[in-house]
Amino acid sequence: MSGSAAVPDLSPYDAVLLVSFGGPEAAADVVPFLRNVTRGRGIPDERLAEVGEHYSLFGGRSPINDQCRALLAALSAEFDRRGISLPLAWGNRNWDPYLTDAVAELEAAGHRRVLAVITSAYPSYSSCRQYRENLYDAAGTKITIDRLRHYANHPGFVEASVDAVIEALGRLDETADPQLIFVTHSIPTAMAEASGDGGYEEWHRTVLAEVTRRVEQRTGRSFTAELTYCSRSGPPSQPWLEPDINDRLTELAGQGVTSVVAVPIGFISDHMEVIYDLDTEAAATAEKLGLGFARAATAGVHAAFVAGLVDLMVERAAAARGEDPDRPVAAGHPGWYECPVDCCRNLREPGRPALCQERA
Ligand SMILES: CC1=C(CCC(=O)O)c2cc3nc(cc4[nH]c(cc5[nH]c(cc1n2)c(C)c5CCC(=O)O)c(CCC(=O)O)c4C)C(CCC(=O)O)=C3C
Ligand SMILES: [Fe+2]
Repeated sequence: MSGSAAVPDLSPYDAVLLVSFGGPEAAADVVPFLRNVTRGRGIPDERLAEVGEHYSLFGGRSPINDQCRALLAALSAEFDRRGISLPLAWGNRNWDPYLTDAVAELEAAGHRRVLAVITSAYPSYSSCRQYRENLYDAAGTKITIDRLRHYANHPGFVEASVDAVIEALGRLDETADPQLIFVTHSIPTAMAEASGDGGYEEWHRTVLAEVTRRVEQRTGRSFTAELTYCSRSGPPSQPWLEPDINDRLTELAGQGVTSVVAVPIGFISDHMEVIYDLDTEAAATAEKLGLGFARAATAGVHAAFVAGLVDLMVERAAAARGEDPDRPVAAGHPGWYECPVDCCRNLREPGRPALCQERA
């Protein structure tokens, strides 16, 4: 085809690996999945029983694996569109298909330089290093694995979030004056303080501010926006990031706020935290309070997000070849391809090895 753009160069990589959390797909998977997730993490039994109930409400099937399948299909279509022919593989940390199996298959097929796309967009132990530790465990000695930089502030993710907020606003009463309640996963405050690359909270606040600014620009309206948290776990004695979205909705209703848009910028797809903690629990809180409530979509397979991930792959490959590619951000700074050794520290097992970091 004359005039078509050159095929983007993803060398030195010979495969792309989608790396995700994993989730149960049947009632019988729920307990073994929860055991995988919480092994050695000191989660109280009552909390585990409660989370098991969340899965039961949905027949024991988390949507997360299907969302990974949909993202893989969308990435594959975007590869076809750009003429990229690298294989796309998929492995999870906590459920089948497991990362260890996915990497073993790539190795058996002769792949040696793999680019990981982690389904988590921010720094922190849980959202960055823990994935990199599991990549280390899976990789063995033959395969080298790199990953994309943290991408929550990439234009693709931000644009998808802006569209989602605008769509959600359209579902609320036109006369309402909604507040934007951004939501992410709570983590222990000690984990938040140890998170690198500018920090877990700071990254969320940067994305929140930019999404709000763009929504205001596109709608010509102005909005009050704030950050809240969901999915707290761990023992009550351990401080986690607050406020919880439900507590905050209660306070806001008391102050006369009449409607909110909940914007789950902490997650890239509508997995259990979103469909239970927000669509079920927070929606029920809002209903009880008489608050109008619309939950904005996650990035999912939004075209700008999918194209943005492929742009990030092309950028990462250029950097791996020693070039100095543009590193676009919608706001904030571009983040790291390789984390410093002590970034997003593992506070339980400080010496545990991880990939995608600078050499000590
Ligand atoms: C920051 C963060 C993300 C976002 C980044 C990312 O996406 O990775 C995330 C995602 C997810 N978390 C998930 C599930 C769970 N997380 C748990 C427990 C925990 N999460 C934590 C943090 C995070 N988690 C933390 C600090 C704990 C405490 C225990 C520990 O220190 O490890 C537990 C145990 C029970 C409970 O305590 O809730 C479950 C079942 C699923 C799958 C959902 C599905 O099945 O659809 C997903 C995508
Ligand atoms: Fe979690």
